[in-house]
Amino acid sequence: MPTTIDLNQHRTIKNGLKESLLLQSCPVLEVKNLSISLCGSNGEEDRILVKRLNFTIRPGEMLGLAGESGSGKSLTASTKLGLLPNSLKISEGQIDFQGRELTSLSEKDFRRLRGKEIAYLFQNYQGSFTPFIKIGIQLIEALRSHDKIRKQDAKKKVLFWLERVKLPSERIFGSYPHQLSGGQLQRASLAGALMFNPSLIIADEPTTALDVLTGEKILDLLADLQKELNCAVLLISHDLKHLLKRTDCMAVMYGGNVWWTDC
Ligand SMILES: Nc1ncnc2c1ncn2[C@@H]1O[C@H](COP(=O)(O)OP(=O)(O)OP(=O)(O)O)[C@@H](O)[C@H]1O
Repeated sequence: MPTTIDLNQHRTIKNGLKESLLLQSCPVLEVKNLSISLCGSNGEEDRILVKRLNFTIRPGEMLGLAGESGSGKSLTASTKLGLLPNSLKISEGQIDFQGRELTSLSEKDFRRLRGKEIAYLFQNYQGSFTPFIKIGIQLIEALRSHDKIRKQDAKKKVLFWLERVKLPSERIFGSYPHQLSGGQLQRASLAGALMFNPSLIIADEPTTALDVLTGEKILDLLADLQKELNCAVLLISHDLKHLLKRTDCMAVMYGGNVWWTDC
């Protein structure tokens, strides 16, 4: 089976006061009985890839989703962003995001949510930026595509957030993506996610492409800023140690099912 770490023992040392405060607040995200299927072609039956998933994330809470490769973690994340490919469908269940049902949302409504209310950080941080446009310009454009904000104000906000993720803001603002290290790019992606003050951040293996130390620093930064902003985070990783160190609750997936959870 997927782990040798004593998950239950780890969870007994959680801060009880924080748990009780979390339980009092309304969920940001509620996933209820969610199943995702591969649509059968040529008369074949649909194949279920993720089965009856349930979890809830409240403001200020970080939920870890772990599991071996192919267990269904990324598919679970894609549904929150309306990014399931056409060959796949939600065959059962419901996803409530701040009281709104996501499974029936139109692509136009998803576009409004994505990046702004639901931010995301991906493993492939290079894909977060267009290669031949400076980072600052891209972040300003991202801000102005969601909010009516003057260019000077957008620039101030971008510089502020680059500083908050511990980057030399002016230099990074004027740099092209290829002029930055992997860690710097992932920090700039984090700035781009947090500058919208999102209610939920989905971080899908955000450190896999980084060296161990840089990855640790990025996750610590994410955890610190998340607490400060009181936003919810769904952190996907196959590294249980990363998750156990930072998350408030956790689900471990195996073959499309939740195999263990303390949520
Ligand atoms: N577009 C698709 N068409 C058909 N099957 C798919 C598609 N996307 C994912 N799958 C299948 O769904 C299952 C879950 O995939 P998913 O990408 O969610 O796994 P994962 O847990 O995120 O893995 P990894 O850690 O390697 O990213 C796998 O069996 C995968 O082959």
